[in-house]
Amino acid sequence: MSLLFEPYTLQGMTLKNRIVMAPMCMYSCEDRDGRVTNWHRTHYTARAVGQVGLIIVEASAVTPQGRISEQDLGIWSDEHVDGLREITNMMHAYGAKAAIQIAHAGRKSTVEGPIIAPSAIAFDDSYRLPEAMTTEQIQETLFAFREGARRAKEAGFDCIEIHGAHGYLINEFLSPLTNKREDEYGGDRDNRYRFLEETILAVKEVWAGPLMVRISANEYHADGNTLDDFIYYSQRMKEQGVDLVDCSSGGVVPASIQPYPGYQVPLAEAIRRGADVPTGAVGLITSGVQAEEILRKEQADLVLLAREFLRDPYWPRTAAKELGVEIEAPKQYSRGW
Ligand SMILES: Cc1cc2nc3c(=O)[nH]c(=O)nc-3n(C[C@H](O)[C@H](O)[C@H](O)COP(=O)(O)O)c2cc1C
Repeated sequence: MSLLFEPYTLQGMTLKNRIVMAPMCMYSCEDRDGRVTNWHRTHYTARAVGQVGLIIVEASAVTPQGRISEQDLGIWSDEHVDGLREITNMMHAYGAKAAIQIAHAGRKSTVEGPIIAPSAIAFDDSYRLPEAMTTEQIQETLFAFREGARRAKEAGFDCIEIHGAHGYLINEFLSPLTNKREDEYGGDRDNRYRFLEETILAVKEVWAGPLMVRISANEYHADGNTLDDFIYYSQRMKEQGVDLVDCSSGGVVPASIQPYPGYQVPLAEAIRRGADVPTGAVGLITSGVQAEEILRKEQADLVLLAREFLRDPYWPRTAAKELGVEIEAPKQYSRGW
């Protein structure tokens, strides 16, 4: 029997298989208002029809200035809830569980207006200089994460993922490369963890369901966090009740590595073993055999694919064929699945 197609339960949420569509910005909001469009309805529903176990809706900004681009989805206003509920309803109608990634881009925001970060250091010459956040701005942003989580609940999501990766705001607090603060949010790793710790606490004020955090578990820089630091942060997250750590990498400094198949899987494995917490593996996972092997070797608990789902919305069917597993067809496709 294939593990990939075995159900998996994460804090009361049972997935029909261990296949996850990773969050991917679709840059498809039409009026810079962060609202769901027909593109989102079609894109997410198609992957639910394609039998994905869990779909993580793209990075959705908890404040307007927390967007990466002005075409990003938003979850900063109650006006976003109805559109998001439409897509959760459609994902549920076709058997997928629905997660949403709540995010703040920090110094990597390209939207108009001031941008914020733990310290006033620009990402590179093409980015603007951020303002170092005041304590008041930290409190406002934590509240924005809380409100984002409340709206995710109102919109019917089964699971929330906090975006702590790719050099965006939370990652900027975690990394010694971007956090030069001298208050309680900067300095040693407990202090650098504080903003994520308080984000998790803020989310948990309104959200009791499954919670995942995406991290960049390799910063590809000698002075950045080490894998040991990420094992430590993952232990802290587990103590706080985070259910799964989604292990990505990079984004704190401009890219310096050439990805290869499964390049981030060892990070998921090291964190799973080191912190004894469920992990998700992501990054150039494209075949059923490869995904099955990750689960068999207990390197991760869930397998996330991003770009492969752009190429093949019905990838679970492709993987099932590859592994010789029969999976049920949507009833509309029963004659030609
Ligand atoms: C178009 C695009 C948009 C992405 N947007 C997000 C995002 O919103 N949040 C995030 O954490 N990662 C994002 N990613 C990264 C993916 O989730 C994934 O980690 C990465 O593409 C590696 O997986 P893959 O090789 O299966 O594509 C994005 C990737 C792509 C290609």
